[in-house]
Amino acid sequence: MKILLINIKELLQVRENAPKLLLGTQMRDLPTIKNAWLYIENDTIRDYGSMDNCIELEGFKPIDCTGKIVMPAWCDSHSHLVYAGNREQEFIDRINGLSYQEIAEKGGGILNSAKKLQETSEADLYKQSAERLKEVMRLGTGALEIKSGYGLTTEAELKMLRVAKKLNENFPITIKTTFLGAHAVPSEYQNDKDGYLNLICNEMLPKVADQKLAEYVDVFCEEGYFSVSDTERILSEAKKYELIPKIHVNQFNAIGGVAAGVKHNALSVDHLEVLTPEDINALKGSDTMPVALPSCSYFLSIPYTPGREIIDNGLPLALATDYNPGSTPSGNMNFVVATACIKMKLTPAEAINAATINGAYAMGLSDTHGSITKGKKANVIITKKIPSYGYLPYAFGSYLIDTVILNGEKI
Ligand SMILES: N=CN[C@@H](CCC(=O)O)C(=O)O
Ligand SMILES: [Zn+2]
Repeated sequence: MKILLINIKELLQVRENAPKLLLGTQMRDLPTIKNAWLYIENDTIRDYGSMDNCIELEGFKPIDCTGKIVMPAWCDSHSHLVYAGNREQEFIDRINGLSYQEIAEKGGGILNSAKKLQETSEADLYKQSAERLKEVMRLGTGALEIKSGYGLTTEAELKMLRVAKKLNENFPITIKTTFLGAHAVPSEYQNDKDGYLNLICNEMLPKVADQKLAEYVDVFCEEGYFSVSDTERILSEAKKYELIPKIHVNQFNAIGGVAAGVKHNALSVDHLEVLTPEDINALKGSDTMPVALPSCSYFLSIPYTPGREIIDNGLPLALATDYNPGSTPSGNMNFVVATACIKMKLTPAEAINAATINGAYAMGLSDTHGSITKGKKANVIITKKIPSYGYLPYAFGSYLIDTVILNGEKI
């Protein structure tokens, strides 16, 4: 299968030798070619250039992209896309005055989703999740991380990860899986958190590893969930199985989880709505990617991650959706990018870098995703006719995508 895109108004994120990640002022630079072409063969980007030197290929019709921008598909490094049912009632409860924490204390929140998921068959869970996956692909996402964490029993956690793996096999999108058994303490262990930690360490982790269901491990390190020492225990145990940490930290409170993540060589630390100077210092010089989830801040009306400050401190930043039924029932990376510009004061170039190259890094996909580079996966978004790439976050809420190509397939 060959695809040639011609007369592209602007080809974004073109990198001959793509860096693994971008930090600080590097994030301001978004290399582009105006009036460009792009050639795809099977699932791979083969070549690109300016229309002044367009390749000629016999026997098939190129796709004319006059007035349209072409860019790499989004890399969404943090999602909980596999879940059962929804939590619409909690949304209404919050409108009526209850906080996210109060709802959780009453047995709602993550435990509510866990109950629903335990009662849902694997086939039904797959069906519900596949619908959401098709939607995010149409919204331009080409690589996605999916966490467990709504099972909270060994069998239900494994079920979630099997569903995520099956989605990876059946759809032209790259999915990376993360084991998040430590998402909340299930009600059966309400007065015995150590008992649940033992279950995670002695039963869940070995099974996840043995069945090769996840590459990453996550912990919700937060007051009322898992402490820094709980987190360190799980990360140390997970290391024995070569699971790499990608953790939830600093969503509501800064309790030292960022430094713990860095100490355990976390690939990413995610949320960071509450960030201290000590957290910023802990990230400096590390290989850990800070990940902001602005749709979660929008939906819960909590502070936005100080992305401007993170970048101005010379650090990298990635953007992701956090797609889940409780805090972010949206998998729309276009909205994430727009909200990062509008609320976190990232420039469009910084936000696009954060949602492509840096998102790929936060999933261990730097070599294959996140930029227009020869040999990388043919994952691209063709926009509708728009005046410039800054128009994408500017016209937030508009559906500006004409075509999405993933693994060289038009979807
Ligand atoms: N904060 C922890 N986990 C999810 C939300 C969980 C839920 O409310 O279901 C998040 O990343 O926001
Ligand atoms: Zn999350």
